[in-house]
Amino acid sequence: MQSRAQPGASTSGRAPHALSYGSVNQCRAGRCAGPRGGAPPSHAAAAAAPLRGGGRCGPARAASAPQSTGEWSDKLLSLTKKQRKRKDDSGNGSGGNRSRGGVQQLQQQQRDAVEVQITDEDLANADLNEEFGGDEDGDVFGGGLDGWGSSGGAGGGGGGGMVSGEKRLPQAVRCFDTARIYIKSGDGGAGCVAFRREPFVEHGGPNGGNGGRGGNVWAVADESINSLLPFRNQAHFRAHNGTPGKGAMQDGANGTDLEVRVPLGTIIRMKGAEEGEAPLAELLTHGQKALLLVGGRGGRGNLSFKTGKNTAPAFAERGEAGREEYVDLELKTGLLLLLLLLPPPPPPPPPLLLLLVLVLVLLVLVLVVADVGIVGIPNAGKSTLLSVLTAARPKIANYPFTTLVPNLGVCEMDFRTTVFADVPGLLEGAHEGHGLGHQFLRHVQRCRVLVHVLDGTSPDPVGDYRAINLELELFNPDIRDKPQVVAYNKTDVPDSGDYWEFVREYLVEEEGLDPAHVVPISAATGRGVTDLVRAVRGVLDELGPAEMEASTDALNRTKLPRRFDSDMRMDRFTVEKEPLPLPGGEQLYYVRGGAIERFAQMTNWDYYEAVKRFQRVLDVSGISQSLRDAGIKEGDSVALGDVGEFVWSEERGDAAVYSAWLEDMRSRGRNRQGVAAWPGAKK
Ligand SMILES: Nc1nc2c(ncn2[C@@H]2O[C@H](COP(=O)(O)OP(=O)(O)OP(=O)(O)O)[C@@H](O)[C@H]2O)c(=O)[nH]1
Ligand SMILES: [Mg+2]
Repeated sequence: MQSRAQPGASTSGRAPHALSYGSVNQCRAGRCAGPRGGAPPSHAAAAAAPLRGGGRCGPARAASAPQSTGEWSDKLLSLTKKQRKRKDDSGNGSGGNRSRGGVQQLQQQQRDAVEVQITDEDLANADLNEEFGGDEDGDVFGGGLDGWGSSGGAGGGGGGGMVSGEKRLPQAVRCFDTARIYIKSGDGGAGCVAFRREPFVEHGGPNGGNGGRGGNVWAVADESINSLLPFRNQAHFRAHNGTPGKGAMQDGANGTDLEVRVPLGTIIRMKGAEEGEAPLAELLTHGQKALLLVGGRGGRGNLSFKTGKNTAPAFAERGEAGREEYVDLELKTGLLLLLLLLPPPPPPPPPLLLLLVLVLVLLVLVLVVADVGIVGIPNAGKSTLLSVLTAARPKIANYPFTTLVPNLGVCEMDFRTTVFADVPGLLEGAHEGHGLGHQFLRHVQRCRVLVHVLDGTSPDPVGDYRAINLELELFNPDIRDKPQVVAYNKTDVPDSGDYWEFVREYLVEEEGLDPAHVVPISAATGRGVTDLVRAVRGVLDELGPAEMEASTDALNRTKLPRRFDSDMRMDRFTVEKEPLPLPGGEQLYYVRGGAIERFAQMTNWDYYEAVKRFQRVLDVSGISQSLRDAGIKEGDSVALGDVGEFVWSEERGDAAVYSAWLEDMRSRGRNRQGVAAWPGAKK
């Protein structure tokens, strides 16, 4: 690096205003006249300045009165007491003395306004949300399906991401045919600033390597997953970050991609997607993949910036931050049934109605995801069988109609999972509404295979079999066509032997069943149950993967986007002026644009040359001119997307920028990097 003269002489004695580089910090310090003394405002900062969320003089800012409470009234009611508390906490920051940038000040104004407008009703709502464990945003709910014992086989409790359209519903209603998860792609690794050092090599030149790319996030359809229940236990997914580059031209390693495994038939949408907006993905076949988030680019090392003019660049980029999103997962069938079954929206729901909704939702959820439906006459031992196959604990008793609502259980055998649903017993005339089972027959339609449980101690097992099948057929011929595996139950009771051979012969010869699909079992002792599951799995395997047709025009991206995306051009930006002035009288301007925001985020403000580069890009891209056209004045703030903000100044000289950069580094407690001496000084 070249040695350079110190700038002291040229800048000493000049007012801080002459500084050509500044930051939010410096600007705020000037205004606050706080710990830094009563220096005049130093927000004569240049266009390029470290983009951070805030500076150092929060109290002074926070004390300023809101400009207009009425302006924000539309946003007020959504803020509960809890929200205010958290936002206040984060606003104060861990340092306890952070000031806010212009955007944050405006947000503070909203909060101040809320302070006076919050009503008892709002507080009561807030309490209600807390009581049900709802997140403030109503997004991710934790907890298990309390009070729904039958789900025991399908996974444990725990915090996870179940979505409920109605955030005030108790946890028990929160579904597992929908889930909201958080995904984040990996950050890119930072580029490295390094120079080749070797004995007898005087000017080794730059050799800092690039950072590695962050991992992408994919969704992958997996036939071994039956429901979105696993997302109760894990709702946050983060891909690996790329590693930083190193000296000697060593590039960092790319972050490993992350695969989120979902059941077949899952539709994935961005949280808050508009009605009619194409989903990100609709995965129908085993192994189908869709790209959800792209990992951040690795930052370039200083070797990449070597040019004929600047043969020893002393700066590097930071890695591009990975993207983070909440996405909604939805199982196709679930939605359909919810629409069918949910009652019309009631007026203010009394507890009874809420309970009814709850039960109906549970019924839907129980069956939409089942592979196998267990049917049979009342008291045949269906629930007993489910309790043996799975970890579900349905009510079992020696009287008909013990089971009033369907039970669900997940059976894991031979490393495969199968979801069984135990439906209330069917009666003759069920299709006309006799008994209970008819209410659930429609759900049996969703099952791919039926296990028909016969009571071996019944006086007429064959008659039972025919009666139930007739009911199924009368309800819907399609159900009758579903493959059946017959479980001849209660074989531990000696009486059951009387009919076994006869029943078997009838089923095989008259009904044409495969002998392997007629299995004698004893649910009470567990005998024959493994054979039954194998038979069921065999049928499922024969059927092959469930064939589903695409119902949406999902994007299903599988290719990584081109690096030079036309939407990511520097000259694609918008400039907008905030109508409300900041408390100090300055104006706030918003600049938005994918490329410029990414550029700002990747700029490493610790390097003077990087700051200069940022300034150049503002000018070359036309952003500076657009801001001038919009009427920007010295000292006004510019917010760059969500990346941060800086204070505007027309001062562009090296001396001003360098001094302001030094000041900023000092205020952040950072050591100077890259340029230890006055830029431009000759060796
Ligand atoms: N001996 C014997 N008893 C059984 C067997 N399986 C079930 N039972 C008994 O049969 C009775 C009914 O069992 P459940 O599992 O409740 O029958 P279900 O078909 O679910 O009955 P509903 O829910 O009323 O339709 C209970 O008393 C069980 O203990 C078995 O394999 N052997
Ligand atoms: Mg039962």
